[in-house]
Amino acid sequence: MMDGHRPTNDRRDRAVIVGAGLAGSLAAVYLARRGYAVDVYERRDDPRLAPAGLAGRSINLGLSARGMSALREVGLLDEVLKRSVPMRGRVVHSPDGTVSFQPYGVREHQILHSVLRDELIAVVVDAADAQPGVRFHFGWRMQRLDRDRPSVTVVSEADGTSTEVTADLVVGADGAFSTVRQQLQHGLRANHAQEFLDWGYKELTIPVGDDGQPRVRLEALHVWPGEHAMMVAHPNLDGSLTCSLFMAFEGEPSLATLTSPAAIRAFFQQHFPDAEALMPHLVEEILDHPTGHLVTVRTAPWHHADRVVLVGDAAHAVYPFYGQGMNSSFEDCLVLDQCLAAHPDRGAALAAYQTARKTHTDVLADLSTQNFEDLRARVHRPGYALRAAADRVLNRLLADRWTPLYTMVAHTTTPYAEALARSRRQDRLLRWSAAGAVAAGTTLAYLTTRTLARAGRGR
Ligand SMILES: Cc1cc2nc3c(=O)[nH]c(=O)nc-3n(C[C@H](O)[C@H](O)[C@H](O)COP(=O)(O)OP(=O)(O)OC[C@H]3O[C@@H](n4cnc5c(N)ncnc54)[C@H](O)[C@@H]3O)c2cc1C
Ligand SMILES: NC(=O)C1=CN([C@@H]2O[C@H](COP(=O)(O)OP(=O)(O)OC[C@H]3O[C@@H](n4cnc5c(N)ncnc54)[C@H](OP(=O)(O)O)[C@@H]3O)[C@@H](O)[C@H]2O)C=CC1
Ligand SMILES: Nc1ccccc1C(=O)C[C@H](N)C(=O)O
Repeated sequence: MMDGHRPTNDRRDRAVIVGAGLAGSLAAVYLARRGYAVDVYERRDDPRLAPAGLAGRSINLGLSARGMSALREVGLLDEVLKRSVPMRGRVVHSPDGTVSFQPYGVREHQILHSVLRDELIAVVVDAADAQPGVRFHFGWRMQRLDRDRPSVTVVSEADGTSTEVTADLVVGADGAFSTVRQQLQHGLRANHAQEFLDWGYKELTIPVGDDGQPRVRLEALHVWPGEHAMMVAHPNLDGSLTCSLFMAFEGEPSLATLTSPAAIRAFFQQHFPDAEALMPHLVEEILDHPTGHLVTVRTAPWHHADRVVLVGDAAHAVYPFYGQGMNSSFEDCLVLDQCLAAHPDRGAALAAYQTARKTHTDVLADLSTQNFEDLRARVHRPGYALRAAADRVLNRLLADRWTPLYTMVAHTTTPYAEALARSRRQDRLLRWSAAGAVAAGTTLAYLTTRTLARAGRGR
C-alpha cells in the first residue's frame, strides 16, 4: 500500500523502516509476515517509477546462495531469477590479450545470477506493498532518530514539511552512510571504523551488437584485471553488459587523468584494447557518469535495546569485489527474522541477531578486500588458475570433505568466518601434502640412487 495514515485501532506492533533499498524492502516483507504493521520511509522516488539506472548508476548485482535463500524463504526467488542472467564463471581478459574461462563451481547450481538493482528492488517492493500491513512513503528523508521513544522525524523532499513518526521498532536500512546508525550510536561507547578505498568506480556499457547479438559471451562475469585499473562486466537480459571500471582517484594514470576523449582512448587502447572495441559510448560515459566511492564499515552496536536495529550496509558496508554486499544484507533479514522467532523478548532477539552476524560480516569485509587483490592482480596468473583447478578436482573427488573458499562463500550459507577457518585448514593440508609429496619423492630418489650405487660397487 502506498502513502496514507495508519488507523488508530491497529493493535499490531509497529515498525518504521528507514530506507527502501535492498535490505529495507526485504525487511518489510519479513516483518509484515511476522505480524508487524510496517511504514517504510525512503528519500528517493519510487524505484518502480524512476529507475536510478537512468543516471548511470544502475549497478548489476550477482545474486548467490545467501541472497537466494533469503528470497526463497518469502517466495520471491523465482520472480527474481526470471529477471536474471546466469553467470557460470569468470571470463578473464588478460593484459597479454589471452582470454580464459574460470568456472564458479563444479556443479550445475554453483553459479551466480546477474540482476539489475532496480529490477530486483521493484520485485521486493511490490511484494512488500502487496501485504496489508505495509506502507511505503517515497520522497521522505529521515532526519532525526529518538532512539529511546523510539521515533523518527522525516522530512518531505518535495516541500520540506516534517513529521515525527513513533514505532515499537525502528529499522535502519539506510545504506553505507546511514543516518540511523550515526544517531543510534551517538554518545555511546560505540566502535566505528570506516575505510575508503583510494579507487572509485564508473559505470559503462557494452551495448548489444548491431546484429542484435551480445558482443561477448553472455553467461559469465567478464573481468579485465590490471595494475592501474580493473573492469568487470555483468550481463543483462537484453544481451548488453554493464561494466564497472575501478581505478585510482588520483595519480598517473587515474580517474583524474581521464578527462579528454584522447586521454580516455589512449588509456583503453593501452590497457583494455579488446574492451575498447566493444564500447562505442566509452568516451561520453566516462565523461558524463558520476564516480562512485567504495567504503568498508565495521561498527557496533547494531541495536539499541529492543527499539532500534541496523540491517544491510548500514551495519556492515563492504567493498563490492566478492559480490556479497547485497547477499549478506538479505541474509541479515533472514537471520533477524529467525532471532525474532526464537526470542519472544525483542531486546534479546536483537542482541542475538548482532551476535550471530557481526563476526561474520567483519570477516566478509576482509574477504572482499582480498578479492580486490585477486581480481586485480592474480586471476590471470598461471599459479592462480592452477590452484583453482586443484581445488575443483579435490572438490569433485572428495565432495563435501573439500570445499573451495569461493564455493563456501558464494554457493553455501556457511557463516563467513567458518568458511574462512575451514579453507585455512584445507590450505594447510594441501601445503603439508605437497611438502610430504616432495619429501617422499626426494627420499625415494635418494634410496634408488644409493641402491643403484651399491649394486654398481657390488658388480
Ligand atoms: C559497484 C557495486 C557492485 C556491487 N555488486 C554487488 C554484487 O554483485 N552482489 C552483492 O551482493 N552486492 C553487491 N554490491 C553491494 C550492494 O549494492 C549493497 O550491499 C546493497 O545495496 C546494500 O543494500 P542496503 O539496502 O543495505 O543499502 P542501499 O541499497 O544503499 O539502500 C539504502 C536506501 O536507504 C535510502 N536512504 C539513505 N538515507 C536515507 C534517509 N536519511 N532517509 C530515507 N532513506 C534513506 C537510500 O536512498 C537507499 O535507497 C555492489 C555494490 C557496488 C557499489
Ligand atoms: N560498500 C561500498 O563500497 C559501496 C556500497 N554501496 C552501497 O550501495 C548503495 C547504493 O549505491 P548508490 O545509490 O550508488 O550510493 P551513492 O554513492 O549514490 O550514495 C548514496 C548517498 O550516500 C551519501 N554519500 C555518498 N558518498 C558519501 C561519502 N563519501 N560520505 C558521506 N556520504 C556519502 C550521499 O548522500 P547525500 O546526498 O545526503 O550527501 C549519497 O547521495 C549505497 O547506499 C551503499 O549502501 C554503494 C557504493 C559503494
Ligand atoms: N559484483 C562484483 C562487483 C565488482 C567486482 C567484482 C564483483 C564480483 O561479483 C566478482 C565475483 N564474485 C568473482 O569473484 O568473480
